[in-house]
Amino acid sequence: MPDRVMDVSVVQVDPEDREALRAWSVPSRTSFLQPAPTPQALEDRQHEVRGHRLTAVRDTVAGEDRVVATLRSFDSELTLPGAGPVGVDAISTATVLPTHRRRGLLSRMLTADLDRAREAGHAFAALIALEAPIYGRFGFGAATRATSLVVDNARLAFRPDAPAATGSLEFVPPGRTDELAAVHDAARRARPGGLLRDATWWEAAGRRGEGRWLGPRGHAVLHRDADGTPDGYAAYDVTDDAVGRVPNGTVHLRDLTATTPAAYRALWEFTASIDLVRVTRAADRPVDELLPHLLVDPRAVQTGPVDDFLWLRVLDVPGALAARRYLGCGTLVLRVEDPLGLAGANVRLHVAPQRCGADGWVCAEVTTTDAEPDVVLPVGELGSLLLGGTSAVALRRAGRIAATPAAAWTLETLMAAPEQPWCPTWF
Ligand SMILES: CC(=O)SCCNC(=O)CCNC(=O)[C@H](O)C(C)(C)COP(=O)(O)OP(=O)(O)OC[C@H]1O[C@@H](n2cnc3c(N)ncnc32)[C@H](O)[C@@H]1OP(=O)(O)O
Repeated sequence: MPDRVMDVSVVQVDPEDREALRAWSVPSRTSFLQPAPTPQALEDRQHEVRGHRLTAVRDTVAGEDRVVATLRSFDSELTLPGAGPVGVDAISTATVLPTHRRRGLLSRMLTADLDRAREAGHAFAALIALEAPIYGRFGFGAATRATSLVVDNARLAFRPDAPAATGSLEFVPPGRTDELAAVHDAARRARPGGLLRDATWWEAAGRRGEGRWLGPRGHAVLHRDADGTPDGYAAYDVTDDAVGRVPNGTVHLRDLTATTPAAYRALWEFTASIDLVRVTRAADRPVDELLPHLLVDPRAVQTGPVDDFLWLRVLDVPGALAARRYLGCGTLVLRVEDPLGLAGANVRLHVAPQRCGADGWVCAEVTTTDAEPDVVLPVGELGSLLLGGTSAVALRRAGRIAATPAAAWTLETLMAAPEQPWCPTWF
């Protein structure tokens, strides 16, 4: 590490201080290949990061004191299998100016934030990785995956045994997001990987604009059940690449969330039946999407690519294992190794059938132990396994965890959950 980097100062920026926020935003936008912020973009950003922790690294460049690296984090909530949401340290906007890269600035900011989160009692930190090779070395593992769908609207016909579309649909004016937020909140609590969207998130979502949740021509549509209770919504933008006078519109589905199969069907049916539109494109969808199973012609939906989305970092191994619930039963000693020395532990994970709750989910007994491990795994691999979206058998075969085939299979069955973890929330 060059000496000059040792001279930098690491400071916290007050998001309410507009000038300090501008100085913080310039290098982060440069690193993300975006232009300098306009006054409007800065004002929007100030709303989005209200209450967040903003770290800045300052260096003297050409005689001036400048921000050269940034990191943002905030307290959020993550849903675990079979259990309610738990606190999570959400990390974002990790950027270092190209002139200052590969000198350890990210490592310095990130490890300080993880230390702070662990001291604050968080069992997890989470982030969305812009590039996959960066965060494994810091103990993060890919925990949720997401995919894209392309729907040929003309071929979207529902099977006769698909849930009937009852209820009603209505456009929601931009900015009126309270009922959408309530639907999302119910849905994210019910599925592993779900992340809290707070009032700040929804306030930003209520504004139209390029790259926003509601694109420039975007709309949000709310579904109500037969009693008038909101149970689903879709947010989408549209483009039209008409060929001569032949309409050739595309719906870009930004978000579709439903708490009932009927609402889910109605919303897909709606977006696929908008006049002048030929194709529906949806991003950040779950890898076990229900839609193809409901169709007469499942090939009306093309899926892929599949990429990692949410990365998890376990900061307290016994706490993290005890926070979720299990559907299988079994006993394993796990040795979790942590390259950063934050959370390494030798624990006995014991899930007994008699501890079954009424809904089938079981609490685990987690104790530290000196016993020989059945499975040795890096903390990042534990992060990948904990939401049930990664196969322990595959990790063993890839040489990433050390276990007998039987122990890997026991771990896989313990970690499995009925639905694939899914997080459609950017932060
Ligand atoms: C959560 C998020 O915010 S995701 C967004 C991440 N930001 C971006 O992608 C913006 C563009 N990139 C950047 O700003 C910077 O290159 C960063 C933030 C990715 C890395 O910052 P740096 O200060 O250069 O990282 P740092 O010097 O601490 O590197 C730590 C280690 O990660 C490795 N590393 C850093 N970036 C990358 C990368 N893009 N790909 C692979 N390895 C990487 C380094 O080689 C180093 O490895 P080592 O410990 O074996 O020597």
